[in-house]
Amino acid sequence: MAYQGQSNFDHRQPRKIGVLITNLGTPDAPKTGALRRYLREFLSDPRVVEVPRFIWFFILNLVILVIRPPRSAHAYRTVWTDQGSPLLVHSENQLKGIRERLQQQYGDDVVVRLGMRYGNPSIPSQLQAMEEEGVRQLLVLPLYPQYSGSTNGSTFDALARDFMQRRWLPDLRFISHYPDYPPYIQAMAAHIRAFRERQGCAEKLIFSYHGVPRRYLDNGDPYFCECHKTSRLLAEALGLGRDQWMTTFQSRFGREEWLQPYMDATMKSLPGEGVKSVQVFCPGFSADCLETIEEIDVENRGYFEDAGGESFAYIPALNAEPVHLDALTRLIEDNLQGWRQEDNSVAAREGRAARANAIG
Ligand SMILES: C=CC1=C(C)c2cc3[nH]c(cc4nc(cc5[nH]c(cc1n2)c(C)c5CCC(=O)O)C(CCC(=O)O)=C4C)c(C)c3C=C
Ligand SMILES: [Fe+2]
Ligand SMILES: [Fe+2]
Repeated sequence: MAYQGQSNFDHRQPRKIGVLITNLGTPDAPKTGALRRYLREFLSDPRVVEVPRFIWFFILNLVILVIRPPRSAHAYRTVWTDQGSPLLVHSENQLKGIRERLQQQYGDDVVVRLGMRYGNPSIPSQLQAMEEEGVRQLLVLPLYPQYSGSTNGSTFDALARDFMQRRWLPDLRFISHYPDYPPYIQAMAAHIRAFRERQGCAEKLIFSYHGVPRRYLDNGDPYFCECHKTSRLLAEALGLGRDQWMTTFQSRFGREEWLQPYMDATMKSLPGEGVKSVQVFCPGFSADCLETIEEIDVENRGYFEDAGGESFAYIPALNAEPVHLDALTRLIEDNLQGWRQEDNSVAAREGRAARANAIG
């Protein structure tokens, strides 16, 4: 059959609102084989690597997927926890907290699930489960505050690809970004203030974001500007002067130019410019992951200290902090406006079933 559907659809089934939160995804295990599977899916995405397919096919299969999986597996082993990959563990805690908050508001009429763009739990598996649970109105929130085609755009591709095979599509809303959403900015400000009350301030607060190739910006990707907007609003909320903070970009991959200034180069040069203490926060990472725990707090700390820096502190991501979950829940509620809760009373459901029986 060309399009998937439920041939035994029960009209008495309660109709629900679905909320799908998504993030990037992570390997299933910190092992070479699992890394190869994960990186193959991730790096085959044309939104992520914008290089002609036939050229990339050879580079990916003959070079990247040979060299990188064992190295990345090693890096992942240093951050792996008893419960699994930090990104997945934090995401599951976020899911739990958001679900609790929304169910206080909407009761069982709302279904909240977590889907990962690459790896598991996959977005198609969660869409399938939601259809079976009776979701007819679906809100999708990718947990990437700043829009990039390589992340948020790619998440929409995964939804669209699934919907292309589905017979009965739900109402759909997609939160494409939230770089300046006041509750998000305020949540970060409160989180950083609390950290500084405990540990004091550094000479500079560094806002580090995952980079993308500079070419994507030149071709119209708004990510760079949205990162700067988030930083500016956050610095304002914290009452920082212009010389007390800066924005950098991390996680460069490959040889071409990426967004600048680079985090690693900045950590190597700041001590020489007289900045001996820094605190680093990553506003674009909703959850701590390899890129923050290892790349920032280990690798970049090393560059800073080796260059003569005296004090380096990493401020954890918002993760499942209550301020974060409150902000995300508000964002979701704002975007559910006007989606009435279905009348799921027994009478209404029996009525729908009776009308369906009259047809068939
Ligand atoms: C090759 C190009 C890449 C682009 C473009 C890119 C954009 C991008 N990524 C994130 C968020 C995350 N990336 C993470 C890991 C990661 N990213 C890349 C490559 C690109 N990312 C790779 C190869 C990896 C895997 C790790 C490695 O082998 O080094 C993660 C962490 C995942 C985890 O499991 O912990 C996140 C989160 C954003 C926001 C972004 C564009 C804006
Ligand atoms: Fe990445
Ligand atoms: Fe990295």
